[in-house]
Amino acid sequence: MKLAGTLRQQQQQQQQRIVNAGAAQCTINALRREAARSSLAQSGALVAYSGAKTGRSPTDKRIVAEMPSMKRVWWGPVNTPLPPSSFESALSRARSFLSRQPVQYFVDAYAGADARYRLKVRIECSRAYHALFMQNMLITPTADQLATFGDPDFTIVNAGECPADTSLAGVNGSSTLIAISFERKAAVILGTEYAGEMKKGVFTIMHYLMPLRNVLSLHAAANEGSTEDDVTLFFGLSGTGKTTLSADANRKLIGDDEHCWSKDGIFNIEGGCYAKAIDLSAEKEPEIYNAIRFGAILENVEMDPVTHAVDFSSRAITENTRVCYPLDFIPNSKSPSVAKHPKNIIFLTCDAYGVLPPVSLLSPDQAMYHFLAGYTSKVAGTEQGNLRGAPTATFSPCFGAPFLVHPPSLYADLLKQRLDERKTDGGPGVRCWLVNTGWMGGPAGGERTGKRIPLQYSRSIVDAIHSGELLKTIEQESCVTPFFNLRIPTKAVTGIPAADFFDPASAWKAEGFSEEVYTAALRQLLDRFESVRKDVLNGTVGTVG
Ligand SMILES: Nc1ncnc2c1ncn2[C@@H]1O[C@H](COP(=O)(O)OP(=O)(O)O)[C@@H](O)[C@H]1O
Ligand SMILES: C=C(OP(=O)(O)O)C(=O)O
Ligand SMILES: [Mn+2]
Repeated sequence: MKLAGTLRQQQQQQQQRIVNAGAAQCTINALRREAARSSLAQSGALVAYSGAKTGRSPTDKRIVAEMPSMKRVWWGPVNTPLPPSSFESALSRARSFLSRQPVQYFVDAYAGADARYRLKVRIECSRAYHALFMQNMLITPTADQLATFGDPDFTIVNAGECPADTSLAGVNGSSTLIAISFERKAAVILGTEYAGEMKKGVFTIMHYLMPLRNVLSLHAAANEGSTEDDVTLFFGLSGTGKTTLSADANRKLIGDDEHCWSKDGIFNIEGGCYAKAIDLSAEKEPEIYNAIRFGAILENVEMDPVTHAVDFSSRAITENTRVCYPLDFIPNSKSPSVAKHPKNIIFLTCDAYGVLPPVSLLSPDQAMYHFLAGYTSKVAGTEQGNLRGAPTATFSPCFGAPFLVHPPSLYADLLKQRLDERKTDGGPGVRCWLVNTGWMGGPAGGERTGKRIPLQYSRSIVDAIHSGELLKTIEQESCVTPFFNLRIPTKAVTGIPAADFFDPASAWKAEGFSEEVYTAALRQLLDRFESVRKDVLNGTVGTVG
């Protein structure tokens, strides 16, 4: 007993504990100490492999059932309770694992660019890539801020290399566990090394805390034009184009994924971006491509073993290949990433039915309807359990169901409040747009498919929203689509080949589908919306993920 204790003591003494290591130390340590699971890309970015899990594990996420937070949580399809005793046991297991590793990393940084609302977050982990990931993704404190950082407001203990205890009450026999305790102000990750769990864990925590302070948390990207009041929010579930469309050479990037909207304006929760890298090219997405350099992390990509050139088209490891970089790797990013109220809100939907128009202007009621329904599709890869294949239609309230903690109606009420505040300010109010970045001229799956709307055209639509051309066009020449009553332009705008591009019926016809087939698909989607509306009313809406 005594000997074992001494050995453990020695081992612990030998452990290196590194706080806020920085990109160089993390990259070097990953290459030296995790050589089998790390490498260096030709561009200088750290290449890291997350092992068996290459996407989020939504069914393994747990919220600790404890007072008083449990009274507020939206228990149901997304949030599953975990007994406090299981949480304590998982936390000890994770900390004990970390204490036995040769190096333990600590990252102290902020979530929330607005100092009034920011959260001091501490990450404890044993993989250098996880430490670098969160240094990139959180907001780095200055040396002065670090000196007075003190105790964190929330701690995330990531022992992802260590499996969870499958016999724990409340974990359902799974060796993966992502558990959050709002009372202990801690989260534990076991049995998954996918780095996205940490950033979405922080997002979940903010989704709990911010609405309690009358601040709306949003699954949205944001950017700003040449004047400060030209701010756009891009809402959307994974893979709908938040990161891609918000990186725009003509606008300042505020953030690509997680924001908050207070009574004074918007702010980014994060300090970095986490872009999808599948089929990435310098031509189509130059800003993101050029961010792949020393300090960035490429996750789960395949490389040429000799040249270390990345094959962005390879799906050998996963569809969900990623690149993570600090916000300032994008030229023109805004720091601090705080901005005024949005002028435009874009709901990005990746329509797998292929029946929604490429763009429509929503009335305030339609905007609320679409926000609560969150119709989109899940693209393969981002979540375990949906790793391959065609996108599938889903309804994800607030375009971010996997991260909601309170009931969806609470976020919807806050959105309504923010939108109403803009109107009573005497301004024109916020324009809300529904932009389909998914399929057109036919469905995504099945025997005969349509095609995904070319990125170039989605960019032209976004440009026309920003220049005001689209609004002007719609005010002059527009019509309303059947069933969904969506207002679409009947005249082309800059970058769009012809007016009928905006009309889904024309697109189906051009692909050789009969009007009946198109109408049937449209009706089927409307029926799904209607049944979701009932679910929204009785609080059961939202699938896991
Ligand atoms: N019309 C389109 N609009 C936006 N993205 C598109 C479009 N067509 C293809 N894509 C691809 O879809 C992916 C969108 O992913 P991303 O921007 O990372 O989504 P999100 O940030 O919302 O998860 C990118 O790989 C992009 O190249
Ligand atoms: C990282 C994720 O999201 P996004 O694709 O929206 O960046 C995710 O959902 O795990
Ligand atoms: Mn993204």
